[in-house]
Amino acid sequence: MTSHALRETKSESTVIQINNVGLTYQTDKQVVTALQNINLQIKEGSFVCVLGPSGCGKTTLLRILAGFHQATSGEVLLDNKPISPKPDRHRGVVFQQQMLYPWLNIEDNVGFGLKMRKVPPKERQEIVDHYLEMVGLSQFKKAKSYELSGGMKQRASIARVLANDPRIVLMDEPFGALDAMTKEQMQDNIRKIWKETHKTIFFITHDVEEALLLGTHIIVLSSRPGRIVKEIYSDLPYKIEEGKGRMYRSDPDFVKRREEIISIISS
Ligand SMILES: Nc1ncnc2c1ncn2[C@@H]1O[C@H](COP(=O)(O)OP(=O)(O)OP(=O)(O)O)[C@@H](O)[C@H]1O
Repeated sequence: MTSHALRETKSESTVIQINNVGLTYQTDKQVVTALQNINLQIKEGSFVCVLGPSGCGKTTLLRILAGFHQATSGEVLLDNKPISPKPDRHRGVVFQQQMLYPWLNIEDNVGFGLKMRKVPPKERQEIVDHYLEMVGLSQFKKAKSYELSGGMKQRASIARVLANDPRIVLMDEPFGALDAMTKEQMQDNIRKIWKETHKTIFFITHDVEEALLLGTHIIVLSSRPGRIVKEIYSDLPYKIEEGKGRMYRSDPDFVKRREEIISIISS
């Protein structure tokens, strides 16, 4: 197996720029500083994976990018402009538990955002069919979400987000609730989709191996308050052939990198 040299990702443009971002939650009972001094550049087409101990602020950071939370300090720029304080289609979110509408079939779920934006029916159908094919659900387009497995529901959620053509896809532990085999298939699937669409993905995970198999830019946060303690650039995801992710888990470089990250997270 070829060893994978880690290198700086050479990408031209920055999609998201995070400058000195902090967030403090204030409840009746306590004040919790979840994030402190986060500085980050997310390059166009990169696959960013965020790791860190439980409660370190990973979801909080994603929610700021999505427009669900406002940073209490600093600024976030999308394409060099301050991000909208409200969620919009330019930042598509895939959650751990999929949020499909149970009363709509899969193609109507995938086409929902397009319909809201009044995309004409013919164009809408073409876009929906394209993304259903990409996630391998063409045969299930008339099914309701309760007729699909967990992995299929996640694929439908991914297709729905992609149909809106976002600038960035935000994924909060999207495979965390899946069994090991399905999770591995989904990792192969999302890597393939990322390569085909060239989308920028911001992906939160607890799983160090998952981050190494998917991430071109891996970010490790410290325990609360979350600060960036390590950034790693990798070209491994470009090299992994479809369905071959598993082979890399025992590669000496991979194991070394995994142990380094685990020791940072647990220190
Ligand atoms: N709405 C809220 N109000 C008050 N505190 C909150 C709120 N949401 C999160 N927190 C606190 O902020 C900190 C960061 O939470 P966050 O969910 O972002 O962490 P995380 O890294 O995603 O955690 P996990 O890996 O366990 O999902 C935690 O201590 C959490 O208890």
